[in-house]
This record gives sequence, structure tokens and C-alpha cells, in this order.
Amino acid sequence: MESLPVPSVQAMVAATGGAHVPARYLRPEVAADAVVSNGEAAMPIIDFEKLLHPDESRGESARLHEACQEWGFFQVWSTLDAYSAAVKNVADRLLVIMSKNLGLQPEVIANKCVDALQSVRMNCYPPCAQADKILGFSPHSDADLLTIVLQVNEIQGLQVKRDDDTWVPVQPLEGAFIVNVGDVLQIFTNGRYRSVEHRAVVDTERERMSIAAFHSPSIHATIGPLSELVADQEMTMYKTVDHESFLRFLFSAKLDGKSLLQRMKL
Ligand SMILES: O=C(O)CCC(=O)C(=O)O
Ligand SMILES: [Fe+2]
Repeated sequence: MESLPVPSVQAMVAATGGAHVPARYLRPEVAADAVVSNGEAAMPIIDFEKLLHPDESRGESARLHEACQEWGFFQVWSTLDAYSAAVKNVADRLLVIMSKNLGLQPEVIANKCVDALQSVRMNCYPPCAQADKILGFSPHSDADLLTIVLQVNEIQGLQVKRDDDTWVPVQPLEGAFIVNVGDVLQIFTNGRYRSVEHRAVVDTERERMSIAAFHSPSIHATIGPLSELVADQEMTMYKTVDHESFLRFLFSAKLDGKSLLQRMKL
């Protein structure tokens, strides 16, 4: 469908700052409309966690019911708790299966993850007309155990570096997470599992968004090759440090490829 042949509003605002509004956009009735203040008549806000909580769900679902009848509109408030818990569950289960694959008792990693650290980063990449000259995210590897990334929209952007220095774009699959091994897992496995550099490019026209959830061991866990995974005669590839020192390494290094792992090398 073709759009109406009118001048672009964005271009017009950019040119005049909105100082001149063409007559076709003027709406005299707006001045006469009553707009009440956002006080008593505020739209209901439903707390999603309460809605799912066994003890609080009754009250909150009653409010939801009322909102649907009275307003037909409501806002749902949700901390990222539900999301974080869901992705943590995925990470924990993957780590159990990875442990089995490595011939490792699952408790070895699980014990290091009692009171695991988790952080979530929302990435937003605005479009850029000169997308081929810039990067949305510099090449880096993640400093955690496992990262679980949700591509919020279908726009491609994440690229993974292969051994021949080529970059492979990751095709977003609807409903799928992208999971990557982080530096800590590479260190735990003495290099068997690979924490690989990746980067994000941007689109020329469309904004892209992703949510990355980073799963790390407890702050009290030591970070170093797991003795169970260093075979007799095998060389230990990395230092063993406490988690706090590891994080200090991380925050003192700039986002630069795999420099953190280089610094952990023996
Ligand atoms: O935007 C992406 O797909 C990846 C983001 C990422 O690598 C990160 O947040 O560490
Ligand atoms: Fe990353």
C-alpha cells in the first residue's frame, strides 16, 4: 500500500522544530477536551509477580478483573524477576547436561553456583544509514559461565567469530534463545569448552534489541581449571583466582576481544 503524498512529518519537525504546523494538522477541539490529572483516575497497574504468587494472586486477580471491566486498559508491572528466574533455570539445566558430557559430577559446578551471580543487559541498537562503517557492540567474549540471549525482534545483528577470522551472522529463530559459553566455563574446563568472540552489527533502517542474561558462579567461588577436568600430565592452562579478583581483572580491562582470558593464561 502506498502512503499518502504528504511531506514527511519528521523532516518538517527537523527543519522547523515544530514552530510551523500546517493547517491540516491543527485540531481545535483538543483545547476544549477535558483532560483530568493523573491522580485518582490513574489507570490500574497490575503486578505480574503478585498475579502469579500463591498468596497474593487472589487480590491481584480481582484487581485485574476490575480493570478489565472498568477501564479495558491496564499496565502490567513486572520486574525482570520472572524472566531472570526462567533463564536461570535454562542455564542451570544446560550446565547439568554439560557437566555429564564432560564426565563431571554435576555438583562440582552446581556447588560453585549456590548464590550464583546473575545480571541482565538490555541492548538497543538504533539504525544507522552508514551501518557498514560502525559496530553496535565491539568484539568481545563474555566473562561469565553461560550467557543466554533473547533476540527481541527478528533483525539480525549478532555475529560470531570463527577460527579463520570470518564472522558468522546468527539467524534469529522465533522463540529460541542464543546461548554462549563464557570465559569462566572455558577456564573451568581448562579450555575444552570455548568462549568465543562475538560482536553486533546494526541495521541500516531498523532498530534491533536483545536481552542478554549472564550467569556466573557465586562471588565466593574460586575461578580456575576444575581439578577433575585437568587430566594427569595435562597442562593447566589458566591461573586460579578468587572471583572478586577475577571481576577486578574484568573491570580493569577494556572491552577488547579476549584480553581477560589472555590475562588468566599461565
Ligand atoms: O546483541 C546481541 O545479540 C549480543 C549482545 C552481547 O553480546 C552482550 O550483551 O554481551
Ligand atoms: Fe556478549
